[in-house]
Amino acid sequence: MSSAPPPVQVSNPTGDLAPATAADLDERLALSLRLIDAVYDRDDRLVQHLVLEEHAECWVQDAQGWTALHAAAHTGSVDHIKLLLRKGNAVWSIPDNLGCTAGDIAFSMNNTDAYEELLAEGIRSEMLRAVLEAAHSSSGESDAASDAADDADMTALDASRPDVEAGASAASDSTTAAGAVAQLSTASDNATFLASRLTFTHDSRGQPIALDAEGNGVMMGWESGIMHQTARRMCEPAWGDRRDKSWAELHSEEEGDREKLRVMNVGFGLGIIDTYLQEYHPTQHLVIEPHPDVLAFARENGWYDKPGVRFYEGTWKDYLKALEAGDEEYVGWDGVYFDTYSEHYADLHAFFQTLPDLLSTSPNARFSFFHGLGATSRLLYDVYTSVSEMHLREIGLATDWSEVDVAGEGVGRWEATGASSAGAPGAGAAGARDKRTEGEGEKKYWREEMVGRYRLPLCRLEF
Ligand SMILES: C[S@@+](CC[C@H](N)C(=O)[O-])C[C@H]1O[C@@H](n2cnc3c(N)ncnc32)[C@H](O)[C@@H]1O
Repeated sequence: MSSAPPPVQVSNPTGDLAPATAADLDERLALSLRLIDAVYDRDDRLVQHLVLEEHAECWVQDAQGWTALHAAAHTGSVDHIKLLLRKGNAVWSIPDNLGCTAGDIAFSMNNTDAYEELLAEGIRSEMLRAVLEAAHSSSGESDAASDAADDADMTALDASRPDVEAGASAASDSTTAAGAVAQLSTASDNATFLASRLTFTHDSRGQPIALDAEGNGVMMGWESGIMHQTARRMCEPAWGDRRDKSWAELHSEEEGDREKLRVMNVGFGLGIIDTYLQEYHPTQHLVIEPHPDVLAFARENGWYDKPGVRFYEGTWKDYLKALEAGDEEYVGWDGVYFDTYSEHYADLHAFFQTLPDLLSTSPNARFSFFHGLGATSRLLYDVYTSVSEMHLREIGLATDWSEVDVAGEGVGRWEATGASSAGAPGAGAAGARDKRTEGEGEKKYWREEMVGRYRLPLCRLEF
């Protein structure tokens, strides 16, 4: 990288650069590019000078999207990483043109210490963000976790999602407080998604898929392996023997001493996890689902007629309000699963906080959620694995992780269906799914070369 790269990308994340003239701006950019080169060349003195005395902008990206932090991750210099983060204004989560954060570069170069430093920075800053968001929402609002989520700002995760980009054909406009017009996407704005139409179809391999109005995959058949494992981990061994019995048989046994099984699933999609949960013939099976097209799909496929199954037709936030108002009963669920779409990590975090009220006190009660958080980047996936585990621990839940080989089944890819394409990593929303079609050919959803295997969380209340 010693030859000076051509045009730079100016994407000041803080918005605080206000040069007086274009010449000033050119000079600042040249300084920043020199810094990237100096870091890459391991020129300690020049790096120190540019950061500490010239105050070079550490967030500026070169032609391949690299920042000085990417260069430091490549050389593996922990000292440079610390300097850029602590004394410069480096941002740990900026992706390059291939979607790689500095941490991903360090990981791919096997620079373990550099990776650990960037991971620690990511965890620290995302934990701090959550605290600030909570303080912000509690200063102006009275109420529950659900309200906290309503205000959530974009996280590093969201900022790195391809599907958060504006410009999709079906996106709608919204005017921000600053007067700028922001595009709302079905993949990143829950209200926009809920107001849009869905298509239920099959791809050319026969996999069932649900697509939103922008052509993003809301749910796809290849995720069956994850859903199967999740239902199994949630229900076994405590309820394993229920699989051999019918619902009616179990129901009559439950009038005696037999323990009941009550499960709640937030987000029906294609009903894949619900199908697996049904293998255990739950006594009660509540599905929380707001989208009218999904509800129609469930009705057409006989879900409303299954014994013990009930739909709450609204969002999980509506459901919590109904609980508080006394319109829904506190049941004590033995299994709770959360997998929504076009929400953000702050929403999932807000849902976590309701779990002590939702879960039963049975030692067998389990919670799980779809963990696609940051699944386009090794660093983001590691950061959000840790952050979600810490947030769960804060409210008294211990998490065990197991792995599911998504790519090994040969189903981690799906063909475009010809639906309109739009310009993600996904928790984008909390769902964190990068499931869009790309016109022609195939698009990998699970980038196993980046993040490895799917991590399946299984959480229980610690008493
Ligand atoms: C990824 S799909 C769930 C797939 C499901 N796990 C399965 O196995 O088929 C996401 C679902 O969450 C629903 N959803 C979106 N926003 C929601 C919200 N705020 N509350 C509850 N469900 C929501 C969507 O309509 C969609 O049906």
